[in-house]
Amino acid sequence: MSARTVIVTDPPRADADVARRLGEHGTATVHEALGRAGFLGPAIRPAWPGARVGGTAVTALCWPGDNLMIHAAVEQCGDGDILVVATSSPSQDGLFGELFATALATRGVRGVVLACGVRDVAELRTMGFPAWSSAVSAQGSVKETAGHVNLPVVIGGQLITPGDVIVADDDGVVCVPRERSTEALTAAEARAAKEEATRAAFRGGELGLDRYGLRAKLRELGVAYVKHEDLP
Ligand SMILES: O=C([O-])CC(=O)C(=O)O
Ligand SMILES: [Mg+2]
Repeated sequence: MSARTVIVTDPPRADADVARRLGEHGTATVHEALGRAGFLGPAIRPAWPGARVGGTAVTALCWPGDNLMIHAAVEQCGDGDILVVATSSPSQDGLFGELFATALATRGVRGVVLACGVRDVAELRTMGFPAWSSAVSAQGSVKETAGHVNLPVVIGGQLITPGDVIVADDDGVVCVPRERSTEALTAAEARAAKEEATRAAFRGGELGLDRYGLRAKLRELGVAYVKHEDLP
């Protein structure tokens, strides 16, 4: 007897505009704004460089080498969403490619994040459809095994609940819990303003050692300045 599997329809989603604006701030800023949380880890990489998106998560749990539940998830995806695919055990097979991307783009979906492989990378780049994955692989899939759509999944140790905000760019992928998305946006805006002031100061020649009061820290740590000629 097979285990009971479910497709959850229409979960509550974070505000679409908040998700989009978090996306504009990018992963490093949003990760810091969350208190250095939510990063899916360096193993999830963009299929092509330069994309930056923010959207609301629709999740799918697939079996390795089987993309049946991605087909089921596409129907649950809409404008402003990002499809997030996990597998029930580690897999690098290319579960997703340009045909899926075409279907998702038609529905207004902003991108895909896969804890497995992606393929058709050249076509994805030409289409401008953003994709992040743990592998690039031509290995094809079957459509045989039931999984879940829109239940929480874990990728890189991060819990992703449907409706959370996903932010992704060249630095990787960050998940912002739906309940924290407004607070995260406020913190990201504050951080961006602070970094703008720091950028201006650095352009003016100020040093981080002075701006951040780090000379005292070096002293506290016992770090001494020694002239090269005085080195033993
Ligand atoms: O069809 C598949 O199995 C995945 C793929 O290559 C596509 O979406 O284009
Ligand atoms: Mg294909």
